[in-house]
Amino acid sequence: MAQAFFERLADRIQQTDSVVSVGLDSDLSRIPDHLHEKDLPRWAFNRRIIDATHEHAACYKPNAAFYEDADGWRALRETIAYAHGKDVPVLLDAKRADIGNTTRQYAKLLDEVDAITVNPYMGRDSLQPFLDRGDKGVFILCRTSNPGGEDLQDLELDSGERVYERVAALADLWNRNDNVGLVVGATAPDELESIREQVPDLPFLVPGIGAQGGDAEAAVEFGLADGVGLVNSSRGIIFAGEDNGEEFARGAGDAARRLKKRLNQYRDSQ
Ligand SMILES: O=C(O)c1cc(=O)[nH]c(=O)n1[C@@H]1O[C@H](COP(=O)(O)O)[C@@H](O)[C@H]1O
Repeated sequence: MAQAFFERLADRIQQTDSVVSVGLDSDLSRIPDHLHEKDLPRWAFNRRIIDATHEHAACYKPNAAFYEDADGWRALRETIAYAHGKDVPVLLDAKRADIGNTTRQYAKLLDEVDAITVNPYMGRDSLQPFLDRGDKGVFILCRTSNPGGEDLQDLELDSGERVYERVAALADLWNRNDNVGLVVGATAPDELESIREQVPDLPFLVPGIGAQGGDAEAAVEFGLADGVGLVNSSRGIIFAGEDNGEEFARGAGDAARRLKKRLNQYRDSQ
């Protein structure tokens, strides 16, 4: 079998000395004007972003929402191949899951990428086809970074557990192939800490720093399991360069490098 995802990720983190996930949320309306003349503007943009950031990227995380149209899928496919050509794993942020028969189709997305985000709301059978892909990473939404994350995820069950705690416990149980991680937002540092205590061995994907104002120190302190995990920034990296000309990529490269350095200060003090 191919090398397991979290082993590949550990290697990549070591090579780059970085836990930065660069989010490719390549919003067409924010891509510099001159790239709109290209056949696939999102691909042209991503190629330049990858060239500028790959040394600092533990992974790329394209969010499927920014690619779900005919040109978008083409741009995404080119982007994935290009990232792989630079030896960077790709985590597709798709937040999928459905009845088993449908998830079997969704799970084919994993033929193209190294890992995926999935939604646990429909329960185990809705995730099984993802979980069965032992060589691929499956990041289960646990405590999300958005303000409404508390609406359902913080509810207390009869057992006294919160819903997100039950999700973490189930994810641990479902981790038969050592391929499960959790998504826990940096905007909820207390929950980050308590979930880390609950499931010490699961790597987290921690979004919500940068544009959403989450806690980068807590993201590092609690996001990593044995040094492995990811801290994502999307807009804070890819749209960091104010310049609407070719300089935008340099701004993204600088932002990725700065974020890596900042996170590494917290890694070093662990
Ligand atoms: O699954 C995710 O990655 C995710 C989960 C979550 O709780 N919050 C969250 O922001 N995300 C994603 O992480 C990215 C955050 O983008 P920025 O706020 O621009 O850094 C977006 O692609 C979100 O969809």
